[in-house]
Amino acid sequence: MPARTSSPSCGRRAAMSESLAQRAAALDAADELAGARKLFALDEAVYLDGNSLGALPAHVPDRVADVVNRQWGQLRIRSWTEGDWWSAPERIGDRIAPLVGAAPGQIVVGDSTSVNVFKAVVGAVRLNDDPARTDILVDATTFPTDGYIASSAARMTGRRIVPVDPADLTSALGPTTAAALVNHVDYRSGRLHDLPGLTAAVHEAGALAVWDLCHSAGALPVGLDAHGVDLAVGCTYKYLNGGPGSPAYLYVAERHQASFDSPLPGWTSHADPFAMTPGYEAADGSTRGRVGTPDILSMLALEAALEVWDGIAIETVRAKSLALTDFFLECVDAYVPAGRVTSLTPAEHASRGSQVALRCEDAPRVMETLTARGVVGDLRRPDVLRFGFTPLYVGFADTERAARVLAEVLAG
Ligand SMILES: Cc1ncc(COP(=O)(O)O)c(C=O)c1O
Ligand SMILES: Nc1c(O)cccc1C(=O)C[C@H](N)C(=O)O
Repeated sequence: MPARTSSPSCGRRAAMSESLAQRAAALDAADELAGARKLFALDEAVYLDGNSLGALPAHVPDRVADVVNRQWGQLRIRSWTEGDWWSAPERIGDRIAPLVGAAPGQIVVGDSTSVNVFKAVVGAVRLNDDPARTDILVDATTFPTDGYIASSAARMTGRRIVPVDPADLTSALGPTTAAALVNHVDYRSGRLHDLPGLTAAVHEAGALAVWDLCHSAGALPVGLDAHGVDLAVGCTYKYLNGGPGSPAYLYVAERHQASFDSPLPGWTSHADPFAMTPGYEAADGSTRGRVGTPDILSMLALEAALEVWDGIAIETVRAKSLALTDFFLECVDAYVPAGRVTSLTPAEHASRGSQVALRCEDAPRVMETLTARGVVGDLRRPDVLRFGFTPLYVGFADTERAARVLAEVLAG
């Protein structure tokens, strides 16, 4: 965001506001995703926190009620087979697959992202089982859980963690690298990392690439298969709107599935779980990534939520996401008193996810006041205001209003 040296006068601000509001109206009128908003249960607030918890798709409560009342209440145990509960992890994985550029049969849904990071990192080290490959490179700016889990995985596999800024990853790779774990979009700054380029560099070094897609899935094209990603994980409660604590997913590329050796080989990943034999024999395909009994209520809420994606191309979502974040940055620049905020989010599209992070003095008070005034973002301590743009339900008028209210709060 270019730095302005002076604040606009009252009259100029009113004129700017009118013209940006007019632009917003025109952009909303031309928005081919505008109709998706009515699929969600939203109120008057501008909800810019879908990068933490996605909004509720309006049809989900009735679907969950059916799962509870009919499938559980009436069919009871029969639902595992007749209601296809048992195959939900793979079935829902296949529904997520096109959103992240994966062919069917490679994604399984279940557990938290943290647990899937563990499976993926240990799995990657075991797939690359060369004692000379002692290092697991971890995105130094990662969401903390990935770092904590990778450290434990390293201790358990006799490897060491090397924290690396994603910008320096290529030069840190070498013959001692076993695997690299990188966040596709940085949770704090909103920086999008170069998945195709970094994956290729990791492979060039003879290592495996593990990606955390929490902040990219459902917001932008990922291209897991096209870019040869080895393993990936992600949550479903942000841009996929699966609900609080909805299950995460694990992607193991088809070429690795036969050798993938899960560190959590629970009975539901067994080739014949109901044989209940003492010896473990891993199932084929994505099923190998399962652990225990699937959390059916959350899982089927997620499955219902994913219906909002029917007929929606992720490329269209990405185009709107960039237009929204561009417009927000423009409105912030026009309205906010000079010097009050600094954008941490890259200006160039190739490096931007679907959020804008603004560094701001007094950020806790500002976010509290913004939320009270109906603009909901979130705070990452100590001084970052985060605004997530979910193209399925955020519009341009919302975006203009958010920037205008932010400016009022900062001026007040
Ligand atoms: C990049 C990233 N990874 C992992 C997580 C946490 O995953 P979970 O709490 O589902 O284990 C989050 C957010 O909570 C995240 O932003
Ligand atoms: N998973 C969360 C939760 O259970 C409570 C509050 C927030 C979260 C989040 O998802 C945080 C989020 N990953 C972040 O980017 O900061």
